[in-house]
Amino acid sequence: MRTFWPRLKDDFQLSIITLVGLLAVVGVSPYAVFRLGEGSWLVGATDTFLVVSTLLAVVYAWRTGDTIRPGQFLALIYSTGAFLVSAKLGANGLFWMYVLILFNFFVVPPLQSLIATMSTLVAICVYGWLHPERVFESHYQMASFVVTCLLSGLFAFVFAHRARVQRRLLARQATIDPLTGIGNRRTMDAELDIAMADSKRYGIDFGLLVLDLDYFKQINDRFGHGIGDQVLVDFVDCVREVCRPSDRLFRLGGEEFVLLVPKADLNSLKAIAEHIQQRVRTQLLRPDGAPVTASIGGSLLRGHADRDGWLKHADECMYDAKRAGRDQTVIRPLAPNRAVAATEGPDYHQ
Ligand SMILES: Nc1nc2c(ncn2[C@@H]2O[C@H](COP(=O)(O)OP(=O)(O)OP(=O)(O)O)[C@@H](O)[C@H]2O)c(=O)[nH]1
Repeated sequence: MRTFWPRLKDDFQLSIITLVGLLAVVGVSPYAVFRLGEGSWLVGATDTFLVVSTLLAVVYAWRTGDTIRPGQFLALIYSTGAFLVSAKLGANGLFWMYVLILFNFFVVPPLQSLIATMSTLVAICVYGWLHPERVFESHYQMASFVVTCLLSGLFAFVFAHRARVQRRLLARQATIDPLTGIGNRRTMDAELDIAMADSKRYGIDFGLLVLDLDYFKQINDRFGHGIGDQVLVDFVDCVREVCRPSDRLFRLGGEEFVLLVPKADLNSLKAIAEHIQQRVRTQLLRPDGAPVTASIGGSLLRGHADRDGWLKHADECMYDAKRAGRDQTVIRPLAPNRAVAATEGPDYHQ
């Protein structure tokens, strides 16, 4: 229950599927009971099937976190339901088509929705054409139905497409650093939590490097903010060239970065840090030709109870590297002043 509201709030698709489940119970169940009561077995059974299937899709989405397949399933069964209801009830059932148009655009991507909606429209029209006066009372009514459905579908498509683009943009802005294109602090927090869970569950060792450019303020002050920005972008390129595809780089803020390294030990962390420093020192030059350097602090996940404690420890190591003269690496097991156990390895100062 503790995760119910946050999940509902954060996952748009899940909230829509849940709403559909609620509406199916509240809005379709009475119809099912009424139709079964008056002896309309096909429509009653269709409504009952819709309610039960919807509830199953809602449960599946909540249990697995997958909202794509339940969405497609719901679009399929509701489209079929709309066809059956129209075929059985005639003009009175056609109104459900407008609900279906909106519904489909909510639960599946715009193109899939367009296909599902248009297929249903074509199926109803073909059935209506082959069975005169069973669905449509006249050709004029059929033409009006087609035109109004097409217009509703078009508006829904444009709206759904725009909303989708905006949602993607918002999600990107919330997780990506706009200057360098790497994950921001929010993304890092989420990935560190996943790393901690993986470490517990699968026993994978994770290493963390905090990388901070040295005397970066001088670069800004002497050469301007634009050059400073370019140095940050080039620094990210340098680090990416050195690390493996499985390593994850984030911008913590300003000129401070974090590299998450799976399957790491003290030796491999030290090797990566030195490799990065060497690459930055030789490839990243200021406009006056002086090398740009970075101080690096590192820590292994071992023994850290929480994400912030792990990060703080690596950050403290980075400040020790600054104090040791900059362009240095300090990688240390958890307790700085504790006698280092043989399995943990020694402190490393480059
Ligand atoms: N160009 C640019 N500068 C930034 C950005 N974010 C933070 N800064 C600057 O980064 C500088 C950081 O300065 P300090 O914290 O004093 O660090 P430093 O000069 O690198 O000194 P040390 O870290 O002690 O070596 C400040 O001048 C900030 O204005 C950014 O996105 N672009």
